[in-house]
Amino acid sequence: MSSEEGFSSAITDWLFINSWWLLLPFIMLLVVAAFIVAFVLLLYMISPLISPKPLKLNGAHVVVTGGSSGIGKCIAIECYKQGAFITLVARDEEKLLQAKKEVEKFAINDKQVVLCISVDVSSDYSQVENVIKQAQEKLGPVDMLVNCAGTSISGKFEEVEVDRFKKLMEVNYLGSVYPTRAVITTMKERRMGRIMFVSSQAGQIGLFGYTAYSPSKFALRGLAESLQMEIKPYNIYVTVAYPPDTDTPGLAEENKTKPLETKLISETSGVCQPDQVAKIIVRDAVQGNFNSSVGPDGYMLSALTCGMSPVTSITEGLQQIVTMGLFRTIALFYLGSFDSIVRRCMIQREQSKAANKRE
Ligand SMILES: NC(=O)C1=CN([C@@H]2O[C@H](COP(=O)(O)OP(=O)(O)OC[C@H]3O[C@@H](n4cnc5c(N)ncnc54)[C@H](OP(=O)(O)O)[C@@H]3O)[C@@H](O)[C@H]2O)C=CC1
Ligand SMILES: CCCCCCCCCCCCCCCC(=O)[C@@H](N)CO
Repeated sequence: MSSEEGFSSAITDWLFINSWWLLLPFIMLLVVAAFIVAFVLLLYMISPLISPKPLKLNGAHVVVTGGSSGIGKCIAIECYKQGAFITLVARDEEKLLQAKKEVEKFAINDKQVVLCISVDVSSDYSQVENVIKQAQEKLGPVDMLVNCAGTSISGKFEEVEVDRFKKLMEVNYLGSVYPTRAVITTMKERRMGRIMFVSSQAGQIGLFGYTAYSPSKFALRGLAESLQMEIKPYNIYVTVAYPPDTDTPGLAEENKTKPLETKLISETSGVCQPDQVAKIIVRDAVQGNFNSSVGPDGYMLSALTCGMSPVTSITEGLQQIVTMGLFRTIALFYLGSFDSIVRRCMIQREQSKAANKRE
């Protein structure tokens, strides 16, 4: 045996006998990584079990409250384009007929029907129950209910008339409870269906000027979560949509009296077109996604505010886990900038008030 051979075998002996444990952290890291990969793969294998089967809109009966204007009308058009039968629900009959004509332009076959029903969804449950019954007699059981009727008021807390707080709760919250209550029994019997609630980004964060509006939109989330847990075994899926400012007659009306602060803060998320918003919402409802958001800010807000809401895909859950900390960090900067907008507006107002007094 040469002396060189003796030397190298001495090294290997030393490594194996004395220092193999130096590799231990790496081995453990490898095992942990392998476990994580195996776990994620397993999750993906079972994902078809937790993701609902998409709803076929062709031939389905879709009821859209608030379907005579803005986002609701665009949702109706989007469903009609995919072959659905539509019931439009709103109060003003003229607007309803006008919307019906617009929707009918997008027919894809000659069997499709658009039905109009005039009712106030927020005032009397038995009336709402009645009109839903009528609609079901004409177009068959409801496959998808879109709760989009709603309205908004913005203003400083002490400047909003006290009865407006009640009004918004009635229209935006109870106006979604009643139609849902009227369709749920049949959906459970048929073991299928979709229920959609149109909330708002202002239903995920409370903002200056929305003390009356935001709570009515937050309420929908509580309703949706509770209801989803009850009806999932019946194969009924709930979607909550959180659109940003969207270019509709409703927004134009709201803008007439919107405080400067609210305008500046909302600009963060920009203004969307109602047909884009409708496309996204309908896609999510068809897939049975619990959450439906629009744009990058909407995506971040939804991941950030997911709380204990149900997940409908593995990817969604993993994304929430991974991004939560990062998005909270970004959110703190946004909150800081909102606070400074509010402070700047206050100072400016006080200065101009003082200047006015001097004159
Ligand atoms: N536009 C936006 O920036 C955003 C809107 N949203 C929400 O989306 C929904 C639609 O908004 P948008 O399209 O802007 O609104 P619009 O004002 O353009 O349309 C509202 C619709 O709801 C109907 N409606 C209102 N009150 C009642 C009621 N009591 N009973 C029955 N129908 C009613 C209206 O018809 P009629 O008056 O004839 O009854 C109309 O068809 C609302 O819930 C809103 O809060 C969410 C985020 C952003
Ligand atoms: C990671 C964190 C990201 C945070 C982004 C925050 C963006 C806030 C913008 C809020 C816009 C509110 C729009 C309300 C629209 C509405 O419902 C009314 N127009 C109805 O008429």
